Amino acid sequence: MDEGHPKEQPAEHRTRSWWGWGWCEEALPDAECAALGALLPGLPADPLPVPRVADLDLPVPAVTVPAPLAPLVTADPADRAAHALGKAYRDVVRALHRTPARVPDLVARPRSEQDVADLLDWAGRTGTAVIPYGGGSSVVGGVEYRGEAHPAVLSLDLTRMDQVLEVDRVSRAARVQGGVLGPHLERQLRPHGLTLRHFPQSFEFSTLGGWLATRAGGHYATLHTHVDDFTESLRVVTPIGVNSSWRLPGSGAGPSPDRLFLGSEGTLGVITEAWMRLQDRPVHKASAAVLFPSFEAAAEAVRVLAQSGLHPANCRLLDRGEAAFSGAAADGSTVLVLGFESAHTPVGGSLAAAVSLARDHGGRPAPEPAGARGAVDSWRAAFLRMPYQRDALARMSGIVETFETACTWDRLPALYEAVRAETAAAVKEVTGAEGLVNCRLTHVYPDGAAPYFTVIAAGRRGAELRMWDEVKAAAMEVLGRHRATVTHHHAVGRDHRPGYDRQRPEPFARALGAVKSALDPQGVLNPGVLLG
Ligand SMILES: Cc1cc2nc3c(=O)[nH]c(=O)nc-3n(C[C@H](O)[C@H](O)[C@H](O)COP(=O)(O)OP(=O)(O)OC[C@H]3O[C@@H](n4cnc5c(N)ncnc54)[C@H](O)[C@@H]3O)c2cc1C
Repeated sequence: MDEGHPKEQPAEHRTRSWWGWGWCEEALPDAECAALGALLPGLPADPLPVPRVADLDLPVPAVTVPAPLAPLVTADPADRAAHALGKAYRDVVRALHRTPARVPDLVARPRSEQDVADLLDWAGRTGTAVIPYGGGSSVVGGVEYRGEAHPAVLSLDLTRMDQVLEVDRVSRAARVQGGVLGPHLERQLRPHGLTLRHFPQSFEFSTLGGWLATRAGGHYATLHTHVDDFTESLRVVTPIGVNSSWRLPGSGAGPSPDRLFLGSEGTLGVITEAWMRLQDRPVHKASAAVLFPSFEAAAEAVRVLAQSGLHPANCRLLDRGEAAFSGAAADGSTVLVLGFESAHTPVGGSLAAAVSLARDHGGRPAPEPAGARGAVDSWRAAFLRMPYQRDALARMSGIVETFETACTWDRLPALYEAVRAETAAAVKEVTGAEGLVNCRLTHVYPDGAAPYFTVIAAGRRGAELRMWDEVKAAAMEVLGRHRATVTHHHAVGRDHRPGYDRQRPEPFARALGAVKSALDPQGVLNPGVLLG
């Protein structure tokens, strides 16, 4: 199995959770929630009940659409509730307490680019806010409406536009509709022997359009870390017309039109199609884990590795807390999970070279697994199960959430120490007890790394959201002070606006505002995200 790439299972007989991660059938039962909660002192003995749509007091939709659009639109309560929130911890908590954000009045499922254009036209005429929606896996408030300015809200669900329309085997690229979910995309590419090989942890429940709109990070830890790297051209429906860029392997013709829409988070247009660069499916794979006595020694090894030209596909560095939590090492070691892959050449030599380099910096290869799971498998299994466990702990009123950033190597040690210390202090102050603040490096570059932090603490029932918001604000303050990005790949959404506003240069902010006014003159596309 690929790192972060869940094994595909048939979707029949399974139901998507409207309030939590993934499939209802995969959620932890009450007894397992309670057992998990018992690991954190001070939590209640029983989980919050699984929320039911029937218990939500949904307002009557504030609008109806004209007859020609009616077949595209639903006001079904379950659909509306499922499209009200993303899948962050704070979304799950709000759903558990039956206090979701403003629920969209309608959910539309266009089947074609013309449908999208017609819906945007109608929204512009009526002032209806439009929230483009792919898999709804946003963890930054990207798919919820906050505010009062718009008389009605439409969630624009793209998942019916889910086809690979064309494959160019010669250039190794494909024209793909934006609403395709990860597994369905890979299923369509497999007969051609090709793969996009972009596997964010949310792969199973997120779409190509969502990845492009948020500049998602995949499982590649080096080189092709973001989906941007696989993007050849884009087709975007904006309120003033379709923006379609040429297919090019590279171009120096002025600022890139694709760069304008990559990361635009549904504020400038709806990504309906993209030509994506593909790869042959890898057949050579090798992985290993290396144990280090300290995070500092391991980070230095990873820096040298990132600058070596070896380009491991996987290069996850788990600090001692993260390694212990995931079961990758129980002895207090820091763990480096390494993986190489290629469609063309054996990779054993590259892995041996990387392990040798790690040894030079104080690492020792983890023992081969004998019957029990090795460090690599343990980490991978924990990685895939984590979102379900997060929901289980949320039901116990635990606080469990992640945030991520990036900075250059020269600043990494100070950033790592400051974030851990100040976030831990905030947890203690807010909850009155110690919590866990663990870290892993998810992506590494020759000039820096992307640390990804996990916070686990005991919350107080009914106050979980306020507690997490205070902890997160403290953590974001440290990032801003260290000039580390407010997000390496989770996007800006509504939650990261303060940090984003601080990070982006003022002339750029004004230019982006002008672009928004030009492309979306009625201001209906995802208001409050990035701008406004
Ligand atoms: C458990 C979990 C694990 C995650 N792991 C990763 C990870 O490994 N890497 C990573 O980068 N992110 C990760 N995320 C965050 C999230 O999955 C990504 O942001 C993802 O790219 C969102 O895709 P989506 O299709 O779900 O988009 P949505 O959540 O539906 O939308 C996200 C944003 O994109 C906009 N949008 C969606 N589709 C379109 C479109 N076609 N045109 C224009 N705008 C659009 C929306 O309006 C919104 O602003 C994770 C989230 C969860 C809950």
